[in-house]
Amino acid sequence: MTQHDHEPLEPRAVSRRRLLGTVGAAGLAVGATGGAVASAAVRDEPPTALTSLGATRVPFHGTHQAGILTPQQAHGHLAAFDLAPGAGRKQAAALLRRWSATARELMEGEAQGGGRDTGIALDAGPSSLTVTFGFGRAFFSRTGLTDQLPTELAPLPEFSADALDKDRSDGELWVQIGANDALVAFHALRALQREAGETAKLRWQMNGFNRSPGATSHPMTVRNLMGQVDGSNNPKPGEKDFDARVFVPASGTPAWMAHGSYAVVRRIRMLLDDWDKKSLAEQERVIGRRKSDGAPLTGGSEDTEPDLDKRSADGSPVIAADAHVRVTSPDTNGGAAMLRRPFSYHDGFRDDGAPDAGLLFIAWQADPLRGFVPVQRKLDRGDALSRFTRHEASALFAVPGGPGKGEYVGQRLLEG
Ligand SMILES: C=CC1=C(C)c2cc3[nH]c(cc4nc(cc5[nH]c(cc1n2)c(C)c5CCC(=O)O)C(CCC(=O)O)=C4C)c(C)c3C=C
Ligand SMILES: [Fe+2]
Repeated sequence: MTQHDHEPLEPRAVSRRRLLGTVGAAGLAVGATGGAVASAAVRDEPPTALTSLGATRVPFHGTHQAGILTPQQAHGHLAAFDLAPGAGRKQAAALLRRWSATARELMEGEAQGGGRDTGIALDAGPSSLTVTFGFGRAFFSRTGLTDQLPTELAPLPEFSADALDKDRSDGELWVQIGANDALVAFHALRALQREAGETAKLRWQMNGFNRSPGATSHPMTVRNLMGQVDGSNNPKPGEKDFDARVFVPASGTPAWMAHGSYAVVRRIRMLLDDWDKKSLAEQERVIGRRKSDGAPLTGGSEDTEPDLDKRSADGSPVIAADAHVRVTSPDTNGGAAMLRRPFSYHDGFRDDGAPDAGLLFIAWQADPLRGFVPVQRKLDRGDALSRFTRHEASALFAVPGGPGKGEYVGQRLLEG
């Protein structure tokens, strides 16, 4: 099963307000979805975009926040904010209330309320928009809530290979936006940034992308900028330990984190000029999987478990001792596992001509000390892939469970 199967989404007709901008006068005589189809026929365009990609809606309310189990979207924005001088718990609560109301509206495919909509996404459906909110460690001292600070939010250890830019790391409040339309994604980012107003100031912001749905003949695990199929052996919903690995249990502490998760965010630049010089065989040896289809070098298909014990005729392991899948496997890390849900990024070219590109690595887990940290400790000692990557920014956020109807994200923390 690929990550595309994780969570059923809700394709549905877009609102009449959205439709007005899309179909013009020709489409107004028919219903919403039919109008899109009719208009597309008039313009001789394939009638697929608005009915499937554009119309797909992800619920804002739920047990978990959207954007964790949601299939990876084509466009992403990550933004971290710090509370402005003088802003405290009350102002933070008001901001989270505003942000949640806006996130719900935009995820529904509605305009931002209060006449504040910028019109950037006027013609589009919700396009699988998700907005996910989290809290960084410094938020708790800023708001006098240190008694609610989760132990899981302890600072990540320093890793020897880290070359972190402090200005693009950490942050008190975190927003993850994903959508299958670039304008819908930017619309949400701009709306939330404007609503931060005088309460919170942007600390850092990063833009990412993945493959667009429909670009391949069938749903596939996404590829990263090294060309690898990335995400194959993610824990999958329905597996025995999935919830325990990814989400804080209902009875977990602190109580406001019930059904929540911890997100480790790392900006990892890829040394693509070095990588692209390697032969296919060398590249596959680095990971331990085939580049073409993601199957382990020990055989089978993408879904086959790598056989870490298998040896070649000369006695050497088929999956090398320093291959990325061996070093990161839960089997070699005391069961440590995380749900990886990254975006690729490309921020132009550096002075030496190399792409400033890589992975906005986002790992979701119930406890980073049983997920990211032990695995990164091992990678830091040097797996084959680390020679081609540089960790340039890092952050850890507590992401509370999903809001109930009428609730805003973080209400149980801020008003508990
Ligand atoms: C600390 C955790 C990890 C970091 C950092 C990381 C960086 C990183 N990974 C890839 C590409 C691939 N990773 C793959 C598997 C994989 N990676 C991690 C953890 C980290 N990766 C885990 C836990 C696993 C799964 C291991 C397993 O159970 O077999 C793969 C193989 C396919 C897959 O399962 O996803 C690829 C490809 C890059 C490019 C990268 C940094 C830029
Ligand atoms: Fe990896």
